Amino acid sequence: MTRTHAPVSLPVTLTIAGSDSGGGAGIQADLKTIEAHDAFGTSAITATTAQNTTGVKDINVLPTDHIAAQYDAVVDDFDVGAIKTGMLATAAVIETVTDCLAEFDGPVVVDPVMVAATGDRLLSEDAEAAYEALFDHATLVTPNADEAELLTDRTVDSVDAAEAAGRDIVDLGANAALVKGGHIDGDDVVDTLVIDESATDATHTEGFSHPRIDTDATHGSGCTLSSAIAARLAHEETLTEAVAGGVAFMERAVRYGIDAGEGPGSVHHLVEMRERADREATTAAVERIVARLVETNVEPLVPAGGMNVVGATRYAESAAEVVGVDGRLSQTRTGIRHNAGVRSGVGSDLAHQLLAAREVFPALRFAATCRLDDAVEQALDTLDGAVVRGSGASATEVVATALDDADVPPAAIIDAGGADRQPAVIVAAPTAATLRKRLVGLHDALITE
Ligand SMILES: Cc1ncc(CO)c(N)n1
Repeated sequence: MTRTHAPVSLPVTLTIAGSDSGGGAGIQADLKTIEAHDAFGTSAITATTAQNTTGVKDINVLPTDHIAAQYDAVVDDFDVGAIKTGMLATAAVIETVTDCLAEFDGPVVVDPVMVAATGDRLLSEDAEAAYEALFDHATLVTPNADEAELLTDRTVDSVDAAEAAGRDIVDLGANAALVKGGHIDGDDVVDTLVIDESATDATHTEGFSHPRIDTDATHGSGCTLSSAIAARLAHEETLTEAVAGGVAFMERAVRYGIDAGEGPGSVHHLVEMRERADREATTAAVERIVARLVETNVEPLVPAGGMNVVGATRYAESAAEVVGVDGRLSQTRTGIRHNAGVRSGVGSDLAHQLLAAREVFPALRFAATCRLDDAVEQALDTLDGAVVRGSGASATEVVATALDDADVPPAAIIDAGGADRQPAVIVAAPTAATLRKRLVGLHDALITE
């Protein structure tokens, strides 16, 4: 018997870039990012680098005719929806790529890669000038502040200077420039998009601001951003949509970077897909905790308004990414019950409190609310972790104040209560098994008192 073949059609995205043997940047980053955007990734490799998280050890630039042959092989066969360029290594490669792109009429994102995050040069000295001709074919150029300085001969140390540099790059021939703010000081990173409005002979500027993530593990972030934007353009998003979506994608990839190698590590290109994949396992883990609480009949721990249990996926950033009991566990004559299931996005106070705790201790993934009375407060002494106290008008403020000067993830957070909040204690843990043990342990301590 044969089965009907069921192929899908995905927008094709081409990366013209170098290979990073360390996997975090270059074509390795590009292909992962493109595939994470539901596009089909193809590549023309300009150079191979012997590279890891500590630095670039060797660079082998491929012959320009072979680079052009890779390009032709891809565009002759596929309907390429968008192209991005990354490490181009030498002026000769930039010129080859410029010739190739002269024939292409889809969107082109040029990431003018010059220096790796480790500080090693990826573009030969004096090749910067060759970029000018390439910019004529660019829908968008995505320099960081250092690259913008070299391209425009300006000092780029403020948002205003970034905007001026963006205008210069548009004057050089690009349709738009996104001057990234990561290398400009400030608690927030502001990426500045300057778009040529040829109809009015003016430029339009938009800022994309996001909180700075406190890390130097940004290896691959520029490659990831430009590939995300290219894949989104291949999906026919507008430039502004593609930039906003790409910036948000990159921000999450940086926050949940991968701790690999001796150096600062890599960004996590597939983080959104892994977040989705984690929901099922997280739901099952919360269901197992709930089943155990029902079986143990932890009634002395259940608050008057019912008990809530939540679990965050490893990469949870919003209430949609936290699973919890839909409704609460409440006390009945025959034990504790819940009459709805466990699902993601319940958006309870506890879900928001867990997210607030994860801002400080991202390893915390599971939490439950318990009744706060003298007996429970005494039983907290038996917990295997720190007990902290918070106060504030809102549920999340309580968590933020409680964790203000904590240096380890606490086992419990005491909330003295507020205007419309009962006093409660939040028991938290990095794993479902630890939360279950802590809750059952508290219950055992209460009934054996
Ligand atoms: C191959 C390659 N391309 C780009 C970068 C920039 O991060 C890098 N480190 N390596």
